[in-house]
Amino acid sequence: MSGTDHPTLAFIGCGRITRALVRGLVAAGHTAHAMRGVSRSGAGALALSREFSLTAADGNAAAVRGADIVVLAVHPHETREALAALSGLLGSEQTLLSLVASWRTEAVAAALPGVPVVRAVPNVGVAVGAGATVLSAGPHADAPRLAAVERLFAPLGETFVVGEDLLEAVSAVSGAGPALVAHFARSLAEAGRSRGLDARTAAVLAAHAVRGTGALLAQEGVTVEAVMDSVASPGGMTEAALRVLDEDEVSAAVRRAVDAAVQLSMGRLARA
Ligand SMILES: NC(=O)C1=CN([C@@H]2O[C@H](COP(=O)(O)OP(=O)(O)OC[C@H]3O[C@@H](n4cnc5c(N)ncnc54)[C@H](O)[C@@H]3O)[C@@H](O)[C@H]2O)C=CC1
Ligand SMILES: O=C(O)[C@@H]1CCC=N1
Repeated sequence: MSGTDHPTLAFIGCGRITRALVRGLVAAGHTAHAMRGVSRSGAGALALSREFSLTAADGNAAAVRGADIVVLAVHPHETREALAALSGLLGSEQTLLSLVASWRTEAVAAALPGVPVVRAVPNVGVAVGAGATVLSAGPHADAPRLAAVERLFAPLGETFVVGEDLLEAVSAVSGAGPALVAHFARSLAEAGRSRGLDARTAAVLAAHAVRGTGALLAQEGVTVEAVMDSVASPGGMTEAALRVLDEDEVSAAVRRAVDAAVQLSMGRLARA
């Protein structure tokens, strides 16, 4: 543990989700010097060391030595090679925290005998303390290990624990969710532009619509229906707009989008 009782962290893979995590963790008071990172070419780790003072480690051994939690954040197709390179470097006192989509914990654990494995699906909201992180305990990960990982993510938003079978759906709805919502925000802004708003005003108004809706929905007991009802004056503009979304089956399109993501993940699911 580092001086502040925060775990010492090693990131294997320094791309998008690692950057979001490191940003959130630094804002939550983690000291950058208790975080090390390695990336394939070194460029990702170097970029994070410049932005957040994370230590760009000279290889896996230097990164994981003394780390409490080793975060695996590489692509599914890069995972076999990354795990092979970690072989023999980790001990049972450490936790391997896998963020890798489509890799079951047993498959990860099979490559690292005796090392406790926890799988997490965070989303990029963790960068600003508004993430959702869904966890599942894998082989050798007892309740205290899982609790330690929950404590890591707790300041970065909400945490949930589910059975691993649900993590492909979680990855599509929550992991990919911010991109789906951003897609809608872009459509809203483009529609505003087509009605005469300048690009910046349209983008800012769409962003605030998303932000305000998120803040309202985050309040206890507030439902999606209640938010929609609070906006839609009877016989008014909102009802006219929502009718078009229903006629154009936007909900069905979103369901197909989530199905496509889940199917892709199931198709490449790595099991032990
Ligand atoms: N981006 C997101 O919002 C989320 C991503 N994930 C998962 O996290 C993983 C990483 O995703 P991203 O950060 O988006 O990808 P990315 O492409 O941005 O980053 C991947 C990083 O891994 C590095 N890398 C590849 N092989 C390596 C190796 N053998 N040793 C060390 N570093 C290596 C690359 O250099 C790169 O820095 C994926 O499995 C993804 O499914 C999960 C939830 C959300
Ligand atoms: O796009 C992806 O495959 C990853 C998993 C969920 C979010 N990003």
